Amino acid sequence: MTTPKADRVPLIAGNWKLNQDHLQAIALVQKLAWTLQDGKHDHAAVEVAVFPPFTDLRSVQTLVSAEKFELRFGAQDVSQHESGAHTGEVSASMLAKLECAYAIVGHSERRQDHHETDAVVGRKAAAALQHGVTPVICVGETAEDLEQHGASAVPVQQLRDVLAELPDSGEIVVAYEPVWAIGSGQAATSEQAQQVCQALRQTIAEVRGDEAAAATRILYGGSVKSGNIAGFMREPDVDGALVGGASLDAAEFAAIARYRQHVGT
Ligand SMILES: O=C[C@H](O)COP(=O)(O)O
Repeated sequence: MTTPKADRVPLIAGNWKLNQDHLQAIALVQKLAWTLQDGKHDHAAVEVAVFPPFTDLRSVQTLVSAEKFELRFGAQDVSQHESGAHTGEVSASMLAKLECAYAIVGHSERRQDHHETDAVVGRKAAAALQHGVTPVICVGETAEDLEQHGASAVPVQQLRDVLAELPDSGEIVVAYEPVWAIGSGQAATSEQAQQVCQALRQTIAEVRGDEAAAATRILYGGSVKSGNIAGFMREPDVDGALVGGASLDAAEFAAIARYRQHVGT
């Protein structure tokens, strides 16, 4: 099923991963906001968000609010728990208090490093939703999965299992990130991304209904750069990008966000 993308505001999201202390974060956000401003970035047409480490969030919030930057931000993870004896965890209500619009859940690096299952990822997404923080639900296949099952099977099943933990309504964002494309310089082709994003949208339609599927933004992530973003954004089911390495360079990330200007899409 392919639904018109005109009503979905594209989202260009920068996941900084384990990079940038809070002082570096201030400098990077300032540079990004000024670069977007100089390039007359239309924030209503393309939303831009950054995902700094937890320790930077308060600084980023203060800066964005003081300077009235049209930049949104979120966390790279969120606890499935509300409060209590969970050392090292950060709750959704804490993120909501810091005006985080988003929380990434289920990034493949967390699935791998912290053995997060789809059920855990789903509970994290549910906790975020409960506090008005939009979860960015990451799914994606490894190179072995791709070889054994093709591109769509694993991400579709991951999404199905995560959605099973969620209430029927509430905004979500889905990010399709083939693990083999992350940080490898080997992005998926735009056709591959479209094929999987379309299957993910179909899954959302089956679980949450057609209206929700048509409204949900689905991002592609994995070696996105200013040179390849336009191809992805031309696809009918790709509504933006989750960018890792290239989001640490303000000029490059701004160029990704301004994909419309340099290619006229
Ligand atoms: O969350 C972002 C992705 O893991 C993509 O990272 P990358 O752009 O460095 O390949």
